[in-house]
Amino acid sequence: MALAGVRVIELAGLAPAPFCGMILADFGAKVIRVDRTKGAVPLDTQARGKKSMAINLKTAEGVTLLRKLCVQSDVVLEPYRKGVMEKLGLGPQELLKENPRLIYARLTGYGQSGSYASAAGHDINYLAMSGLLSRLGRSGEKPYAPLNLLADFAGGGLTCALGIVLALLERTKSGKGQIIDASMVEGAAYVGSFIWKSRRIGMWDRSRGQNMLDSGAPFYDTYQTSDGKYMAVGAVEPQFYRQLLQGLELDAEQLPPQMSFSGWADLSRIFTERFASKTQADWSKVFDGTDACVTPVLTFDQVSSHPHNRERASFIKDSSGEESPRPAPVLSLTPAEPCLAPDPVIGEHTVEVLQELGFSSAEIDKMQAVGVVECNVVKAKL
Ligand SMILES: CCCCCCCCCCCC[C@H](C)C(=O)SCCNC(=O)CCNC(=O)[C@H](O)C(C)(C)COP(=O)(O)OP(=O)(O)OC[C@H]1O[C@@H](n2cnc3c(N)ncnc32)[C@H](O)[C@@H]1OP(=O)(O)O
Repeated sequence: MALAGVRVIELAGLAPAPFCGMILADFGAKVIRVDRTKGAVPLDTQARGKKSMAINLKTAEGVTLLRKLCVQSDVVLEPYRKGVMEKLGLGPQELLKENPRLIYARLTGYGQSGSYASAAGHDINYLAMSGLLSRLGRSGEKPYAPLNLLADFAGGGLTCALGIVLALLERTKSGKGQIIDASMVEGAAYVGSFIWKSRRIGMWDRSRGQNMLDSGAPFYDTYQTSDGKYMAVGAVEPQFYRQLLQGLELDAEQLPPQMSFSGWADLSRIFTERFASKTQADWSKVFDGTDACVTPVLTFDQVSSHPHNRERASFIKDSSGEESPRPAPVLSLTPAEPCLAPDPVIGEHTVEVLQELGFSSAEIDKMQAVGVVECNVVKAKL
């Protein structure tokens, strides 16, 4: 796999850093997640392929141990509030002094500088600060955050993974590591570059929810079908729009022009009525194989059995039968090989990692006895 041989220390976080770590693990990196001790609650639902080591960082020995682990690795991924790692004496300056090849990724909401740098926050706050949230939502309604996808995952975990891969690539030339300051505000804003840069062509001149791609246009929206399901319509270009009308059995001559704002409310009403006349399966039959850009809105239950997704094996099942998306993109030479074994329990690999670091069984027992580390065994892997 592309990242084979890369060792990553992921400090346990909430959602974005775990996603970043999972991407790296899916593509072959050895990712060791450092968890808390004392019966920490396992919150990482994106732990595929990772190892878990539980260290108490409120002990000096625990900090020394983490330092040792970090300086012997390629990447450190930390999701804490600004200054937390420095307080532990594990800031990037210190660690890079010991290991100049280290890539030190800091994944935060507001970045390492600026007056909000130390403030708590979540996806919705970062999205708000990026400007994007102000553009999301239907006409006349308040802004709407589309789950926590944009800041946490697109602008956060995924962008940070890109930064790490870029730094790894660069290191092959300079031999040097570097610090990655991944701010979810900036990552989300960057993901939204199209919105920023297409303002000059008038794409966003109208208010929220009244433009072509923000649910303002009738040809770029969802419609309910007679069985309470939905179809998604994305018939933007005139040649594809014509096919939409054909499928709906509508005569263009009898309708307002596609691109006239004043006709959009009428068109939307007509499309709504039409879509309500057949089931999702019926409409799928009508539009499958055409260029009308109309697809069923699949639920999680439907998605893997849809013929297209099934043919590409786009979804995988792990050994417990849990379904999830296959890592993307697909690399022809070194594709990801996602681990299908159950996620690690907290501290499952503490002993294994300590042994790799050269600690003896007696030393490991002692560290466990005084609460520096926690070693847990999986109870039921039957
Ligand atoms: C009952 C319900 C519980 C909730 C269930 C949650 C289920 C999951 C849901 C996911 C929701 C996802 C939401 C929508 C998100 O947006 S997640 C993104 C959140 N934001 C970020 O990640 C940005 C960067 N991080 C942060 O800003 C902050 O970490 C935070 C998220 C606001 C949390 O702040 P806070 O809890 O005060 O922690 P921090 O200031 O980062 O300090 C962490 C402290 O923990 C300590 N720590 C760490 N590891 C260990 C360890 N192994 N052993 C002992 N201690 C440990 C650190 O040393 C630090 O301690 P201290 O410096 O405070 O004394």
